[in-house]
Amino acid sequence: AVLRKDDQTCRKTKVAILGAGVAGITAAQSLSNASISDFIIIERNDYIGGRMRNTKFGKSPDGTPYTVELGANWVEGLQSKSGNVNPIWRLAQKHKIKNTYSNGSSLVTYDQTGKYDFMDIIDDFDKKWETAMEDADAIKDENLQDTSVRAGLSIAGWKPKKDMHAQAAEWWGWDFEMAVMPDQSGFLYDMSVNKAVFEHFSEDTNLVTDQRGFNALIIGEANEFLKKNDPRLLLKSIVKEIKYGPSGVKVHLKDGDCIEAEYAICTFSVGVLQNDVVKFKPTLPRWKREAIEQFQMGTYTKIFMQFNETWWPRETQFMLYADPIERGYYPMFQSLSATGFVPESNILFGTVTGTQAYQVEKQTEKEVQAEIMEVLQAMFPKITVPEPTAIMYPRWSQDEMAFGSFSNWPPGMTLEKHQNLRANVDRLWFAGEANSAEFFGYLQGAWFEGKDMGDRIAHILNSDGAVADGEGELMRYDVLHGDTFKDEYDEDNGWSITLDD
Ligand SMILES: Cc1cc2nc3c(=O)[nH]c(=O)nc-3n(C[C@H](O)[C@H](O)[C@H](O)COP(=O)(O)OP(=O)(O)OC[C@H]3O[C@@H](n4cnc5c(N)ncnc54)[C@H](O)[C@@H]3O)c2cc1C
Repeated sequence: AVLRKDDQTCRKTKVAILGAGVAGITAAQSLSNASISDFIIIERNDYIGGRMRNTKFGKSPDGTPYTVELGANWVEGLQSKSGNVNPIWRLAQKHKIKNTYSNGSSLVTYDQTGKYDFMDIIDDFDKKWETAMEDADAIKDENLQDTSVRAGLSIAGWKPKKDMHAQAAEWWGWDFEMAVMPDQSGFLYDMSVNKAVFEHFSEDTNLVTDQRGFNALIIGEANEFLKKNDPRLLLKSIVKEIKYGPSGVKVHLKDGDCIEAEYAICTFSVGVLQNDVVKFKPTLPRWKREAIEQFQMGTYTKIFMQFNETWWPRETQFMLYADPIERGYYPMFQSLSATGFVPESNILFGTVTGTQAYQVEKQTEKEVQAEIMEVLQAMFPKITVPEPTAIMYPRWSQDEMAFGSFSNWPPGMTLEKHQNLRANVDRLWFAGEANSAEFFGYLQGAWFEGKDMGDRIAHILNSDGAVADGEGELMRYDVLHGDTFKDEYDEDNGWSITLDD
């Protein structure tokens, strides 16, 4: 390894883009569109796409493996009648990404006794959800105090209690989309991201089964401004330290190299920022760290299994299982063999989230397979369920590239505090899905934030010093106050002992 000296000569560039996921590539594209070609993209993986990540799995009839998506799999929200188009949907069409309408009504419910119809409970959840949505709107419109999704749903009349069918219905209605429980989700903003995705665009979600991989769309975009073996794209390069200040940013890599830039855009996930794997010099200011530490990463794990035959109901897209004891215990199985997906693939994939995802990450594939076999056998008591010929799943919460799957808005986080997640610190800027107040957790969130930060920096650079100091920079809040004033800590408010010195 090369010895690092502080006065070492670094490769110089105008903008260092940290990460080659959707946000990083979109930011670079914005710079490129604004005629700024002097940038360097630094990425730890050996591919473009970040959490748009796929792998080879199983065998097709001709012996070649299939491509399956470990990360993002759906285009969520396509386009509205009024003309709002999800940029990811636009790119999916432009790059001819193979996708199929994901039909949430193609759902069959099961419990430990086999097929068991609890659609009435799911309908009840959906009804209460509508009420909760109106309540969340009122919180925003009337500036009322926010709460958790758990409390919001309860007020709307949804109380699953210990009914395991209701718990499964709730998992399907909430956790399957958000990867965390309603208890951990902030009411106003988590309801509003659902509205943004499924109302601003459309309620459709399409599952991608393109054998080039879903990330073919972002690789396709990158190829429009990067040449083959472009020296501005550094793959397999791990950022270890980021030194920032009012006049520039110096990025140190694990292999000893360094890059000196006028500006940097860090697109690392909140999970990466929380896990202290990248050192910031100086330490990030308190207002920034508070926002980073409060936002949260969920974990969403898909478990792929291939069988010798499609022994399950081939045309059913979703199979929801209510475990009698544990909420979220192997609750969802999806058929890839259904028409329009990957017919004849004989691939079934399960999904677990939250604590169940952490559980499978700790276990071996063999242990997980044994547990799943028990569940599937309970769901299909009339047949002998065969063992899969292959099983595979990623371990997102441990993966140093992300430390989790996607972000979620926790209770108690305000819009101002979230803005602090977005705000630049001197010449160090931030982008990535979590920074989107409207679309956090989604590909379009990463796209919008990457584009916005790229555009802002391009504007500053292209104005040749003509912009006023601070112009184009992001709003931030050095101090955020609570909503109870000091003189309200009194007996009238039930506070009679003095805890101050
Ligand atoms: C399992 C799963 C399922 C999902 N499902 C969907 C879905 O169906 N639809 C949807 O819209 N969204 C989905 N998402 C979310 C979507 O994938 C993300 O919102 C989006 O890909 C994030 O893009 P990004 O550019 O913000 O971050 P990333 O893609 O994480 O990009 C950041 C990049 O930085 C790199 N990096 C990190 N640390 C370092 C370092 N120290 N040095 C150098 N490089 C580093 C990473 O390798 C990564 O490539 C899913 C995500 C997961 C994981």
